[in-house]
Amino acid sequence: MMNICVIGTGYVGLVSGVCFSDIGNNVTCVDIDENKIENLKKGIIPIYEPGLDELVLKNIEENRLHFTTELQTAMNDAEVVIIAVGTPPKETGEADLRFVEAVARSIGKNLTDYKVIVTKSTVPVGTGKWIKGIIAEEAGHSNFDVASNPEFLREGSAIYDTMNMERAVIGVESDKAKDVLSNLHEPFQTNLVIADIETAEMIKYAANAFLATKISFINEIANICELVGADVTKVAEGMGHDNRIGKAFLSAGIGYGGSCFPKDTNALINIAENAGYNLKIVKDVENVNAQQRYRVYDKLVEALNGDISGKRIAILGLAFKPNTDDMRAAPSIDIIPKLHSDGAEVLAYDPVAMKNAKKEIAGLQTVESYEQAVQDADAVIILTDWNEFKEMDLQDLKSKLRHPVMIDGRNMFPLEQMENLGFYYASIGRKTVKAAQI
Ligand SMILES: NC(=O)c1ccc[n+]([C@@H]2O[C@H](COP(=O)([O-])OP(=O)(O)OC[C@H]3O[C@@H](n4cnc5c(N)ncnc54)[C@H](O)[C@@H]3O)[C@@H](O)[C@H]2O)c1
Ligand SMILES: O=c1ccn([C@@H]2O[C@H](COP(=O)(O)OP(=O)(O)O[C@H]3O[C@H](CO)[C@@H](O)[C@H](O)[C@H]3O)[C@@H](O)[C@H]2O)c(=O)[nH]1
Repeated sequence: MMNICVIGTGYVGLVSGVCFSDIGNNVTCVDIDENKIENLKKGIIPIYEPGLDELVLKNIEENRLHFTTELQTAMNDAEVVIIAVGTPPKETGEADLRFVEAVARSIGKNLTDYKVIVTKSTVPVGTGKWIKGIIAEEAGHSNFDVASNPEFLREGSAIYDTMNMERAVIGVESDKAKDVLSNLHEPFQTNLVIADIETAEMIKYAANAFLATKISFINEIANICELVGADVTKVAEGMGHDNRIGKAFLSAGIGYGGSCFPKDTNALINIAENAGYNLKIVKDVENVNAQQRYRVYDKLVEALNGDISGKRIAILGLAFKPNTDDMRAAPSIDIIPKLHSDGAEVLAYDPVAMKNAKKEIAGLQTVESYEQAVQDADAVIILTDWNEFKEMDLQDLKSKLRHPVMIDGRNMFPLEQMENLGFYYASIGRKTVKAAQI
């Protein structure tokens, strides 16, 4: 078992830190945010991620997981130092490497003996080599290896994804680093993909761009389905049984949000541009996604006969996906202001993201339950496919609404059920049920 230092305690650093400790390693997590570290020491978690608080507490109690703001202390006995700080987008779409650079400089200043320094943050191709230079310059020696080990966890199922990782990508330039990182991943009994550093860095962007492409692809198919009277959920099912295509990531809806797909597709376009290549497919993936979220708005306006001014609209779901309070690039951030600017009154409910959403959406009004949100509403829009919404009593919900209008951006309910219940029900890539006249 190893001593590991993880720098950055966001979704990635905290989750991988706690998972590495849970399999028996001694892990010290470092962050510059003192408040965050003080809370983490007490087991208080800054984000909503199922199972994370229990696992952090367990590993603190079992003395395998430690938190500090002191990089020097954390690095002391560590064989592996993992960089997991943010790489947010710049105005231009390029990844901003300022946090990675600052960390590389600090590592260099504190590097006294051999360590493997691993980039887990999603970074442009070439970053590994670049930070190697920075670390060597600060350290005044080259007794270290750099490596790339990109992260593939999804928010909302981050612990599960890490504990059951389908592969670990290890980008290295020495056998020593390869052995250290292969040993670290051995308990996960996963597929190891060993590559050079540039290739490992590229795998991360290619994987995210491909998944984003699947989503925009099925959303375009959904848009055609609406025009020709086909049902995209059946189309996806029929496609997905083909193993070459696969079932996953073919859910049509209002498109992708989150901290990764929008940022990473953009960064990949920039990487290509800087290398002199025009990345055509990924540009279209972004364009389709940017427009897709407004389809629920168009459908609402159509349902309410062209005028939503003065209408009360219930919004169910604010987070970019279920099981998270992360609001980064959530479709709700674009949709709700559009409803506001048309003069609609919006009442929103999300099981966990309302606090964060208020920081992102000016004038957002929230309520404490979906029942309160739909009470006397002229229409309800579903933006996030939380289980809580899947389990709603639709008969009861209908009785609370002023008009039985539901616009479903996540295709949560069967058309037949909505027809039988007497709803006007518009979803994505399926026929609109018009069992109620408005
Ligand atoms: N969120 C995800 O689901 C996910 C999944 C895979 C990969 N990634 C990638 O992983 C990286 C981290 O993403 P995240 O969502 O965890 O970020 P985050 O913004 O949630 O967390 C980053 C943390 O780094 C800390 N930090 C910044 N500078 C520091 C420094 N000099 N020293 C110590 N700590 C410092 C910040 O205080 C913050 O706590 C990004 O490159 C992202 O693209 C994210
Ligand atoms: O069929 C689908 C699947 C997803 N989505 C949307 O796509 C977005 C992203 O979802 P998901 O991939 O589940 O969540 P993330 O936490 O953003 O995870 C992605 O981004 C991470 C950061 O790079 C990677 O580590 C993960 O492998 C990758 O799945 C969300 O808005 C979903 O609603 C769809 O619209 N249709």
